[in-house]
Amino acid sequence: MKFIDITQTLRENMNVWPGDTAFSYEPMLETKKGDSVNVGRITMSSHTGTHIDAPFHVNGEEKTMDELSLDLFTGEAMVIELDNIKTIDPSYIESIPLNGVKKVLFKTTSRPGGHSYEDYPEVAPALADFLKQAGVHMIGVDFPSVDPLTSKELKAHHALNKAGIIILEGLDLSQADQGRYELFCFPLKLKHGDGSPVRAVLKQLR
Ligand SMILES: N[C@@H](CC(=O)c1ccccc1NC=O)C(=O)O
Ligand SMILES: [Zn+2]
Ligand SMILES: [Zn+2]
Repeated sequence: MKFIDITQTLRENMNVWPGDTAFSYEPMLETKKGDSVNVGRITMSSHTGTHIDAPFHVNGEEKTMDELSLDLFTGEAMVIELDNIKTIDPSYIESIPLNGVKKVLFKTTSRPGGHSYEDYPEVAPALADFLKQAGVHMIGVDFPSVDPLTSKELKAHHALNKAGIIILEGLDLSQADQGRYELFCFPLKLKHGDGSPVRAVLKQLR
């Protein structure tokens, strides 16, 4: 079975949203210090690295991480490659037959680790209705957020939520070519969670 790992490695000093909690994994117990086990402590934001946003992230009335259907997190997915794009809008994908695929992942760079927080593409809010019409229920991106860094309105987040499309951010699609795959990206079962890191992998369809 061939898997392609499309998850960023969680590590010290990794980039996080400006002002958000830094990632750390610290040893609390260590066999090299005479403890009987190695046990670590993880400190991180719910939006670090490769993660899913619960609708609750931008709307306090909507579903939290633990309330989302597991069906969202696995199934056929299409990777669509759009190089050097500034704004992902429907015009770029109108000509691509989605054939009922429910998850669409946008690859906008071949750089391992994806885009920086300073410079990444935008998602046009109009993409939400287009994807909904096509029967898509998840959008994945290889950049930190579907809205620009300084956006307060978060138009794309709200439009996607309204269209019933779940958001997967911070993918590393450097190892995945355009095409169809089976996706697995299960989040933690986090009570009241606004988001969660996931281990996202693609399985080659044969
Ligand atoms: N929209 C970003 C995260 C985000 O907006 C954020 C993350 C941590 C601290 C503050 C944030 N936004 C503040 O406006 C995301 O969905 O991952
Ligand atoms: Zn997020
Ligand atoms: Zn987001």
